[in-house]
Amino acid sequence: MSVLTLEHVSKTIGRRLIVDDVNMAVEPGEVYGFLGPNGAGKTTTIRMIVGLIRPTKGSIRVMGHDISRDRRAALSHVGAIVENPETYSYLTARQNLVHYARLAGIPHAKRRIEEVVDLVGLTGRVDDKVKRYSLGMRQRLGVAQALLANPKLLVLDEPTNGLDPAGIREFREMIRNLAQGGMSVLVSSHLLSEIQMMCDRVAILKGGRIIAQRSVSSLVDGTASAAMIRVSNENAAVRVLKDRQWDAEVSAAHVIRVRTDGSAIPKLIRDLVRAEIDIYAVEPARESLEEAFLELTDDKLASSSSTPAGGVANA
Ligand SMILES: Nc1ncnc2c1ncn2[C@@H]1O[C@H](COP(=O)(O)OP(=O)(O)OP(=O)(O)O)[C@@H](O)[C@H]1O
Repeated sequence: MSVLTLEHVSKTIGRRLIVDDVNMAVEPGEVYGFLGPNGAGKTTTIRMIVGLIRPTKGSIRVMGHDISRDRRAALSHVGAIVENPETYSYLTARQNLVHYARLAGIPHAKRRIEEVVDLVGLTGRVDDKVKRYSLGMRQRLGVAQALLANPKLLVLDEPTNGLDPAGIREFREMIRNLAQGGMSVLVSSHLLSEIQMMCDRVAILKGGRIIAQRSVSSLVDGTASAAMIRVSNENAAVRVLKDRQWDAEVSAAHVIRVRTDGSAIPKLIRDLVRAEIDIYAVEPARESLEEAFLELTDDKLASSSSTPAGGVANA
């Protein structure tokens, strides 16, 4: 059974359709990413999933419980940080967690607090006052709080916003560890490189619709590829190739990038050798998720990649 299922979910606010026929499922132990330009509808969809607002149409189920009909059972499986987590900075992390556990009526709170602190990697710092915490540690404390009730699904809206690279790396490792322990995680982010490294699958939203829903690896592999070629003279190489109708550009000193699929590489090399350009190395350039994302959200390509069935293109 999927941990989270959205079927034909739409949300109209006022007269505006903000989320348009979204279909998706998150499986056990999966880290699922939500990507999209500003205003795509990510936060609105997440707010429906965590029960802050109701869908206008369609159904959302968590562990099989419909969130509209069986709200309490559905939300008992969801832990979330949607708005900035409230913490009392003059208290220690442990005191904060004791407070939340009491509010949430968590049984065996003492033991559970030890467990969640360990899961988010704050053991050893749990008795420090939160005001001494870095932003990354505060975020992890927020996750610890969301984990207290032992949810099956953790929902995080833009969790790495504002974190420095070390904080982002630690956060990513924590999420991967949680998923390895069987937790499903739904995470939204603008940081495409982050989603690429953190998620197993990704849904790309645009204008309230999912325009692609794929494994991160297939999204990357499924796009046009390129070759990176190390040459003696990059400007001359690009000139020669452009004359022969190749899509080539200088990428760095002595490196050019040529858009091509692998089968044309022998011809590409022959063209360079004939023009007496020395070649030192040829490597495939795997496109980053960022490039794939930009291609998919480009208006022309976006309309051609959506399908009539809710615009969901499954891998
Ligand atoms: N309560 C509301 N009333 C009117 N419009 C709203 C409301 N909530 C969201 N919107 C609009 O719906 C669209 C989607 O907003 P949403 O916050 O879901 O997008 P997002 O993908 O999370 O964007 P961002 O990355 O900028 O947070 C936006 O154009 C926003 O202005």
